[in-house]
Order: sequence, then structure tokens, then C-alpha cells
Amino acid sequence: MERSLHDRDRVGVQDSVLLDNYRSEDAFLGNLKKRFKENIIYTYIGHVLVSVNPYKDLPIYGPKTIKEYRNTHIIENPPHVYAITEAAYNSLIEESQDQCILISGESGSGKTEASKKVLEYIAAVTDHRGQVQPVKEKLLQCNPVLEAFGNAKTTRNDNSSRFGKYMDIEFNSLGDPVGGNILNYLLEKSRVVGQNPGERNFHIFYQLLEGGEPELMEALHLTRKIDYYNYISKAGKDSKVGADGLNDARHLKEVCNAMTILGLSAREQGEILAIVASVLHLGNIDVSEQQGVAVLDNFAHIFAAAELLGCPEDVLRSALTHRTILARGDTVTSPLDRETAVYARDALAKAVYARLFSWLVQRFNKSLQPAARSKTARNHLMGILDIYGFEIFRHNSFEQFCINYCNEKLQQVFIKLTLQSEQEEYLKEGIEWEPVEYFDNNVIINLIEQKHKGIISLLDEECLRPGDTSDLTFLEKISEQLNQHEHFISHKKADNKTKKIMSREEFVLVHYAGEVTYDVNGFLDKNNDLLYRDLREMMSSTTNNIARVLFPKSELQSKKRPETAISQFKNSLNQLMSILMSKEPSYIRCIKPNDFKQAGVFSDEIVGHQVKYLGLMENLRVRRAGFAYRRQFEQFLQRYKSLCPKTWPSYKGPAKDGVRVLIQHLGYQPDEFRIGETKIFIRHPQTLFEIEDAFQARKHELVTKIQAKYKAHVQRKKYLRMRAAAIVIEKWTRRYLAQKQAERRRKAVKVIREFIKGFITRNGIETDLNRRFIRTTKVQWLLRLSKNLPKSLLDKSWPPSPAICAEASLELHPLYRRWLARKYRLGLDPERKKQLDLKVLAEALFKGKKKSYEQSVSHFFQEDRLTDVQLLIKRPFYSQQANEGDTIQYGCNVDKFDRHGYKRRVRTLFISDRHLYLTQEGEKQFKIKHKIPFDSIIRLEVTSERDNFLLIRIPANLTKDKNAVGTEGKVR
Ligand SMILES: Nc1ncnc2c1ncn2[C@@H]1O[C@H](COP(=O)(O)OP(=O)(O)OP(=O)(O)O)[C@@H](O)[C@H]1O
Repeated sequence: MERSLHDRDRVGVQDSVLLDNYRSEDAFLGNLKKRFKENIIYTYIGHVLVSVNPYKDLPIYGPKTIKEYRNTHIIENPPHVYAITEAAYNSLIEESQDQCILISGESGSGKTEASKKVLEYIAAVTDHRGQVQPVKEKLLQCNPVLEAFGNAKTTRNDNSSRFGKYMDIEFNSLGDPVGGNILNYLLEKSRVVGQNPGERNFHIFYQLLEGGEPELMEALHLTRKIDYYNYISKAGKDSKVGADGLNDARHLKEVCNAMTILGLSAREQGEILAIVASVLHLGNIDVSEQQGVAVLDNFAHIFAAAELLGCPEDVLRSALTHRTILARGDTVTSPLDRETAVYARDALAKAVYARLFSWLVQRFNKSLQPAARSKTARNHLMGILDIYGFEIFRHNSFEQFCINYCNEKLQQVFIKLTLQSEQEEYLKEGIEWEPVEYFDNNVIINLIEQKHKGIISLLDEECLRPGDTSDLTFLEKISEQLNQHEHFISHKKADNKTKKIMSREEFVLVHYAGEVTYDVNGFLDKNNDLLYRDLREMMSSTTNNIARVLFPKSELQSKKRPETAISQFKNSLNQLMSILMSKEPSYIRCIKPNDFKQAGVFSDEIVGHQVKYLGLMENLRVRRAGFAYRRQFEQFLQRYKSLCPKTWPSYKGPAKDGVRVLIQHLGYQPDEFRIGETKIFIRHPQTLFEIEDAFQARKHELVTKIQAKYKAHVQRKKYLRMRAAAIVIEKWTRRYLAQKQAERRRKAVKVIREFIKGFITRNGIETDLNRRFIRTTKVQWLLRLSKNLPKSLLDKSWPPSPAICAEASLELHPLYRRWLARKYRLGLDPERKKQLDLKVLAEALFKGKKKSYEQSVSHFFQEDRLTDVQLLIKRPFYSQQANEGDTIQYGCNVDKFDRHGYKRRVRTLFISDRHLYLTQEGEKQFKIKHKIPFDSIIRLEVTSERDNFLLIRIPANLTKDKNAVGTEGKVR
């Protein structure tokens, strides 16, 4: 599903909007700077990603995770390497189109880091596929090893790639990486034997010395002193990389681990490190001269180098000091002088190291081959080109010439595939177009590589021709032949200002990226790349298996003169160009913000220069004059069709017509868009924003509608479900009630039947007729009776019955009343039940015996009849009795009369579990006047009249009144 362009997603397109402001280089630079200060290092010009090296780690800008770039359009996210890679990856999968991502820029501008991000992205988005894990792991692990052997610290970059790398990742039809292949280009092997001040040799030498385990060091005859080894000691204090200098040691472990993952055996790893160590020893072999003949000193190193390479010591010694020439079947061996011996030694060291590097790449390729290729589905490739950037040093030599030539070729591809192709697209789509002028560097490429006339041809000619040749004869030759060329400046041709800074051994090439002065010294030697036969022969017979493979015997047997270095390079570059041109390219242009490798520093001059020579302004001009946005008709219509009633929900005709209808409805001005053959082109991003905004608003409308419809649908479904359930419930309830009723009826009928059966039997009148008559009458009466039964015991009525049921009716009536009574009783709570029991007792005691007792006791019996205040005063008395285990159960105020009856005393009567108390109380005092145990009470008497007298007869000894025989109390 396509995502919206809103909010942060808009940033990608906003870059295109900015293009409108980039009227000048300054405006563009100003914007790059502003963004850089805000830690935004990426920007687009069209689909070219421009990246400014931040020299510090920055979080992903935009999506929270790398995976969020998956399945998004390039303009939907802020510019990033991941977004470019996603576009390429998507195109590879969706359109089955081979891709290549070309990363270019000066040394130190961040190409290698960008290429790592490409790999990182591929690894992350194919993360879920377990079976491709080993391939991905191997692809990722190539980097540390190649960096260790092919990267070095330069004045521009602490980790500068000193070789060109093109890596193809092979994907199967599902988009899984299944293999890979690496092509390497021209390792700067001169670095093996010497470096410029402040620079280092390749990292692996330092890593080995810093990180090698003691046993390994001993086996390789190495000591842990960098200064001790001639080939690597030039860097001095600059030899350490990383704040704590421990990085080298750590990296060696990573390199060995990576080699293991890539399938290199322990033996292979041992032999590789032995070759690296042998180079260090070779560098420490001193050469002196005696009578014009080279003599080798420092036996320990000769011995160590011979042992590590796997050749006899004397063979090495001889090969380093002699040269054998085969001439027409004759073999002539002659000793070397010191200078040539030093050359031979260094040539061997360079050759061994450079060939080892190429062998490593081949070995990785073997390990990266896909396990199996499908016979039906074709695999697709994504290439990543990370090649040395344009180099303009103070001292530029053969290597810089090769590197800059390579960059000219890449610029040519860039021009062809971006500026040219964009303009061609307009032509192809039939869009009117005013061609934009740009600098085509073909003229410089011709100057370098034209057959017979170009610098390469002239250099090769000078290398191969007989007679006295030297770097200076070469310079003379090119100065003569190319003097007229506008991009070539010889000392002779230079103006006075240039002459002052240019020596007579130099020439200047006006590259697309600027003028570079080359020193011709070493051009011929480096191009000849000569390794004496004796050394090659020796190497082809060593016992170090890898070293032996590096120098095949077939090479010795070949009569053909080996190709010169520059010709080899030219051929491999042409192959690379064909590879690149056969793929759909994506561009990452890396820019270095300053020369000091410092974070946060943006030099207008340095960036301005790169912007200019990278051709970014031309790109800008094409983009500005062109169209900011283009989309296939089908895709455009699919996204925006909801904005026009005629295209929504679908357009029946061809997509192109649909787009026309839609555009007309949106009211676009004619100059705002063009309809091509297959695509619509929109000139200004603003127009796109407007349509996008309208789409967003419409989307909300649609969403609200869909939501409402959906809610209604859900509610209706719920209602229908409930209604269906209600019908079922109703049906079942009815059925249940009917069943219940039928059951009740059945039961009643059964009872009556039994009853009538007994009745008939008892009366001896059982005939068929009677039986039928009785059955109907009985049922009808019973039904009537069931409807008119009295509701309570108070209602003593009873429905009349037909004669035939009279006896039954008589029996049923008391039965029914008993049932009512039982129901009433069962419905009573414990309190009511107690009251009822007391009432029954009262009835038994008083009914018909005392006049004041009427039908029942009308009021409720109570547990005591004391006031709250009384209860309060007497609480101690209650507690005391309770403590003695004689709980007070009842209390009431009484008037006490003695047996003479004339004196009335106010008392309180208490009845406990075992006693009867009469107490007297004043305002403050409380006195027990009588405590009469129950078992001593002789009798309780009441009259049959309507009074409230209770006579308590007790033995005389229980009263304080000597004369008394008892005490009487009046119950209130
Ligand atoms: N995106 C980035 N984020 C943080 N640091 C970066 C980034 N890109 C580059 N760097 C820093 O810049 C240094 C140089 O980058 P890198 O090695 O990629 O340059 P290069 O263009 O490949 O140079 P060369 O052509 O010399 O190999 C890195 O070692 C790293 O410290």
C-alpha cells in the first residue's frame, strides 16, 4: 500500500521543491550547509543522492528503523542510502531488472561507509529468511578482510580504500541474496614498499604486529615493533589508528573471524599471514654493493622470508641478486647492482602482496557462489561500485593518473545515465524539451585512451619500444604530441603562473574535476610492472601453497609479453563500464565537507569545488528545467482516482484517458503537466503537493464514510443476530411454557383421576358412560377451580363444584388451606416464626380463659419493655448477671403490691434464665430488692378478668417482709 507524503514523509519531495530555490550554485551550497548544520546529510537531486560526510554517527533521520524503508517509494521518506537501496531493490524484484548503485566522490567522502549501508539495508530487509543467512553473513564479512588488506591510512582518510571494488549481489526470484561476486581494481601496490609522510601501509601489517598472539609472532619471526620494519615505519607516530591504538589488535581478530566465516581454513589463514610477514622481512633485507655487485645483509630476515614463503634461503638470496634472461634459447644470468637488487626486492614484495590481495578476492568469490541456480527462474544482480575517488595530491604519480582516469570513465557513465537519459526520456515520451548544456568529459577520456594518440598508448609505446626509454622520454613524447589538446598542459605550454609551481618532470591534465599535476617519475617502471624471471621462477616452486598459486608456472612458459599495468587497467575498466551500462543505475554522490576529517565543519570552498566537478549543478539544471515528478498512468490513476467522480471507484477506459479526465477535473493549468506516451509528468512539486493534499482530505472523507458504513454494517449484523436469537428464545420459551402448562395439567388430571377413581370405586358406579362424563366434567371443574383458588388463608371462600365433584371439593378445600398454611409458614423469617410460636402459646394459655384475650395477641411480643435510659443505667446489672451465667431475658416496669395490697411500689421486673428480680431504682441508685430463683416460685396466677395483675406466689422466707407469704406484681 502506498504511504502518504505527509509530515516527515514529505521531506523527500521537499528536496525537489528546494530545487526551485537552487537557482545558483551558492543557493544550493547554502542549503547543503544549512542541512549539514542540522545534521541532515542527505539530499536528492532528482534521484541522485548527495551525501555529505558527517564524520560522526547520526541516527536514522525519518523512519525509526531501517526496515521501515521497505516497500516505500523513494519520495515518501527523507533522503537516505536506505531509500535509494530500497528503490533499487524494489525495482530488482518487481521489474526483474539488474541494478547497480554507483558510489562516487573524493577520497574520504564516505563511499565505503555508504556501500556498507547498502549492504546493511539488504541484510536487514531480507532478515526474515533464515536460509539466506550464511550468504548475507559472508557478503558482510568480505568488508573487514578487504579493508584490512586493501585499505590504508592516507592524509585524507584514516581508512582509505586503495583499490576499486565492484560487488555484485545475486538475488533469486524471491529477492533473497543467494550469492555474490567481487571485482577488484588496481590495488595501489606501491604503498607496500613506501608511503607519503603521515600515511600508513595497508592495515593488515599493523594489525598483525599489534594483535598477533605470541606463538604466532614467534612462528612468523616477528617482533612487535612497528619502527623496526622498514616498509611500515615511515608513518612514525601516525601508525596508530584509533584513540587508544588498540583498534589494530581488535581488528586482527575480526579479520581472522571473517576469514573463517568466508570458509578459509586455518592452514590457509596461516599461509596468508606468513606471506604478509614475509613482506615485512623482505623490507628489512638490506642490500649493499661490493664491486658493483649487490650483496644482501641481515640474514635473519632472509632466512625468515625464505621460510615463510617456503623456498630455500639460497634460492631467495640468488633470485634477489641475479637476473636471468632468455634470449633466443640462451639463458644468460647476470648479477644485479645494488639499485636493481633493491628494485627486485621491492618488486617481489609488491607483486606478492598485490597477487595475494587478488587471490583473496577470488577465494571469497568461490565461497560466495550460490549453492544452486534455478533452471527456470533467472537470478538478478545488484552491483555496488565503491571505487577510489578523484585524487588531487600535492604529489601525484602513476597511481593518481590511473585513479583519475577511472573517475573520468565513471563520470562519463554518470553523464550518460543521468543527464543524457533524463533528456532522452523526454524525447521518448514525446515531451517538448529544450536540451540542457552540460560538460561532456568524453574529450578528456579521448585524450587519455585514444588509440595510438592517447596518453595510455604513448606510455605503452615508450615502455615497449627498444632503445633508451625513460620517464622523461615519455614526458617529451606526450608534450610533443598532445600539446595542442585543451586539457593537456606541458611545462612548455604552461603560463608563467603555472610554470612557477610546475617542475620540468611534470605535466598537467585538466580533468573534469580540476587540474591535476602529475610527476612522470616512476611511470614507466610502474607501467612495466616488471618482476624478474628469477623471482617468478622461485615463487612458482615455493612450499607455501598460496604463494605458489600466485605465480603459476604457465606465466613463465608464456612467450607473450605481459600486458602493461595501464592496459590491464583500461581493459578492466571498459569491462566494468559495460557491466554498469547493462544495469539500471542509482547514484550516490559523496561529498567531503572539509580536509581535516572533522565533524561539524563545512568548508564552502571544498564543498563548492566538489559540487562543481561532480556535475551536480548540471544535474540540477536538468531537473529544474524538467519535471519534478513522473509516474506511469496506471499508478497515478490508481492513487488519485478518488478525486474525480468520473474515475472513482474505477475508470473503465485506458489509464491514459483516465488520467486526462482526472487532470481536467482537478483544473491543472496546461504548463503544469505533460502527458507522455506512458507517463504523466508534473513540473512543480507544489502541484503534486496540492493533489496529494486533496487526496489526503478525500481519504479522510472516504475513511469516515467507510467507517460509518462499516459501523452500520456491524450494528445491523449484531441486530440481526440478536433478532434471530430472540426468535429462538421466544420459540423455546413458548414451547417451555406450553410444556410446563401441559405438565401441570397432566399432573392435575392425574391427581383428580386417582381421586375420582377412588370415588367411583367407593360408589360402585364405574361404567363407560360415566367414565367419559366424569372425565370431561372433572377436567373442566378442575381447570375452573385452578383459576379461582383463594389467594390467602384469610380468604375462606371456596369455588362451588358440580355435584359429581362435591366430595372431592370437600376433601380438596382443607387440603388446599393446609397447603396455603404450609406455604405461609415456610415463608416466615425466624423472628416472625418465634412470634407465631409465642402467639400459639398465648392462645393455649389465655384463649377462653381470660377476658382480655381476644382472637389473638394483636401486638408483637417484645424482649423487654424498658426505656433506652433505663437500659443504659442497668447495663452494669445486665453485664454482672451475664458474667454469672444468668443472662437477663426480659425486663419491664411494674408496680409492686404486697399481700396487704395497699402500698404500691414502683419496681422493675427482670427475668433471667434462672431468676426473677425485682429492683428498685432512684435517680442514682439501683438496688436488687428481690432475687427469686425459678424453682422456688410456688405459682404464677392471673385472673380471668380484663386486668393486668400477675400474682407471684413465693415462700415467706424469700421476702424481707416477715409477714409476707408472697409478692404480687402488676404487669403493665
Ligand atoms: N555516513 C557516515 N557517518 C559517519 N561517519 C562517516 C560516514 N561516512 C563516512 N564517515 C567517516 O569518514 C571516513 C571516511 O569514509 P570512507 O572510508 O567511506 O571514505 P571513502 O570515500 O571510501 O574514501 P576512500 O576513497 O579514501 O576509500 C570513515 O572512516 C568515517 O569515519
